[in-house]
Amino acid sequence: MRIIHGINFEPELIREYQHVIYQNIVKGMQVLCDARDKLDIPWEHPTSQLAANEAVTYHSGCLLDAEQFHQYVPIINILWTDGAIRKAYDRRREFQISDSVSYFLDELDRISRLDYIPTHRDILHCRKATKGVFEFTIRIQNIPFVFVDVGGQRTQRQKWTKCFDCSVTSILFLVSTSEFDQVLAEDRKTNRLEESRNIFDTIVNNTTFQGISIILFLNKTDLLQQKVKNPDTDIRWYYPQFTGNPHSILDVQNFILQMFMHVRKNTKTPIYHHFTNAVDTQNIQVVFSSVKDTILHRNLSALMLQ
Ligand SMILES: Nc1nc2c(ncn2[C@@H]2O[C@H](COP(=O)(O)OP(=O)(O)OP(=O)(O)O)[C@@H](O)[C@H]2O)c(=O)[nH]1
Ligand SMILES: [Mg+2]
Repeated sequence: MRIIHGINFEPELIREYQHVIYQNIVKGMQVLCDARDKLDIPWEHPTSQLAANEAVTYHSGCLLDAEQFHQYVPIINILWTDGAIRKAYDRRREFQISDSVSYFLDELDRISRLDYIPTHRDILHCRKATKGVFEFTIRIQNIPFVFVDVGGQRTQRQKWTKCFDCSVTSILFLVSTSEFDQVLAEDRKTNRLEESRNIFDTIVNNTTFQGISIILFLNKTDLLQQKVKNPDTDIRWYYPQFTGNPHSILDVQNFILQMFMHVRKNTKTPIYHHFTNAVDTQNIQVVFSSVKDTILHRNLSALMLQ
């Protein structure tokens, strides 16, 4: 067992993440090669096409062991240094690619070492979609609270209903705030933030959840910050009703917060909110400590009755 930042990771779990990271990298590069092609971006170095031909041989969805991954490393190095792939990456809102691809590609030298073991930070950056329903227990002041993680993709949502029983005390709802200019992978046309707001609407206004504390995480603050600074995008192109400064993170965050708050039909339903960066452990430590207080506080009376 290896303890990273107080979290215990079994060696098998670390190995599993290692394979997911290898997959994230090779798949990410394959997506970038495909996007470069479709966006008609000319190679900076025409010989990079040979490397791209190799990259597309990867069968998307396959996990890779270290040996298989190492065969791809030289071509990924060639491709990530070609300006055409960088240009495609800069246009990533136009296609579907994981947010963490550049993090892993920038770390390629370290990750491709033979003695590589994923760090806590690497694991946080992994893209591994939740398929199914996962439960884990966290003790808050020695009271065990069961956390249930469900997948957010459309195909996963029918599984949510079986988690909603009378023992639910809180709903933690995560929004990717940086996705205001992106469309869903599922239909390639619905705005991602709109989809998220519609789901939030059905949850907040569902009578089953009356009295349950709803905690809204306005996540991916770091990526939102980058976007707000970028002159190639502007929240007003997607939300013309935005009246603030489109290059002010505070204005954009507040606008998104109000968008979600306004769906609530009963204004007495409390919604707690936090602006978060899930890959920043310091931020999450502060947020989680506050969330723990909320959960405890809101459930104290019910717990006293037991
Ligand atoms: N930079 C950055 N990346 C993030 C943040 N939160 C999540 N990610 C990355 O976004 C990707 C998706 O994260 P997941 O945890 O798989 O998202 P999810 O909502 O559980 O997705 P599903 O399981 O499909 O519902 C991963 O690569 C994460 O590392 C964030 O605040 N900042
Ligand atoms: Mg998940």
